[in-house]
Amino acid sequence: MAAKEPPVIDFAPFYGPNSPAKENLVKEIRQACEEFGFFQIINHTISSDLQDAILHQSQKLFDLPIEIKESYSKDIGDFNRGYERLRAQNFEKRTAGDLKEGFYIGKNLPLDDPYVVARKFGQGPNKYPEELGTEFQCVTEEYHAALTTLAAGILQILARTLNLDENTFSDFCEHPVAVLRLLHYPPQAPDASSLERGIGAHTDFGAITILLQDSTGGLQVWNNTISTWVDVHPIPGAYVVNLGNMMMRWTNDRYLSNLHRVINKSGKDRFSVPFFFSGNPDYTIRCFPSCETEQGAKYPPITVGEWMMGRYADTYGKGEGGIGELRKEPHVSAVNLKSCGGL
Ligand SMILES: O=C(O)CCC(=O)C(=O)O
Ligand SMILES: [Fe+2]
Repeated sequence: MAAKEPPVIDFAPFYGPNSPAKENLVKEIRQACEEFGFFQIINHTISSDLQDAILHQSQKLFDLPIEIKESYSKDIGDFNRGYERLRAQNFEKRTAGDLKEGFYIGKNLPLDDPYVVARKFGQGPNKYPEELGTEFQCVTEEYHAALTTLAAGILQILARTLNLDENTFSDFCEHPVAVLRLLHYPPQAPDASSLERGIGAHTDFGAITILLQDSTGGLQVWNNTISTWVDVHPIPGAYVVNLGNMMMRWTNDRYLSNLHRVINKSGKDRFSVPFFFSGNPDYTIRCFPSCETEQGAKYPPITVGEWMMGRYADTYGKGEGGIGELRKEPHVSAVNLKSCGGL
């Protein structure tokens, strides 16, 4: 019998030597990947000070007047960096758009970086609102670096869940495309339509997403076993980890990249910070031989770059920018399902 909600998993054994506790961690994560594609981890090494600092910077950013935020719009310039206005996305296409605003931050690459010169996948310099002083840049850079390390660690464990060498993903983790998305969800109006969404149902299209959420609540994931939405309850300090579409390609759909959404009925502002880890643009994602069936692999090999560009093009109708993958799901079949990630 599957658990109703994604499990909360103690990540501490990852940092120690091989042990029964570490084997148990691998087992718990394997089960979560098969049942939900979602789990929460506690006892990782990201400090609560750094988590508080990123949420604090995010609040300060979204508190800025709209004209200032718009002056850092992600639509200005060649790179998918900066401010995305309220209701800019509309995953389910049933309302005026999702009730959230966001801000994209990647690794701050200078214009003469080889990847930037080759115009690969929208990577480039970040936008740092001068109204927030140097602290915004310092905190977001430190957080981005810390989460890049955590992502590599989670991928080591994921490799072990598939009985693969724990360094299986190390080439994938070199010079990765990895993007932070600061998100602010205003409270929905008490008389809002039942179709109002903070973010409509979608899947993420990278490898893994590592999400920090404040204590407000509102994130839900689809439980395939009992065909219903279940809450992903906020746990102080924890990270919600979810698998993106790339993981389904690697594992031939053995692992789920699951539907999720946010509905903010709390009456309060909600802040969250997803970190989308999509890996090295030149890396080729191909089904692991051990995951092939008699029919072979469902998905042909594809490079990270090609995959990402395709997904962004689906969403924004051009080769750079946002979001997009269709996947059928019975409960919301009328919904224009898409996927979400960072470039
Ligand atoms: O804010 C959240 O809890 C989820 C955000 C999300 O799913 C996304 O940005 O892809
Ligand atoms: Fe998402």
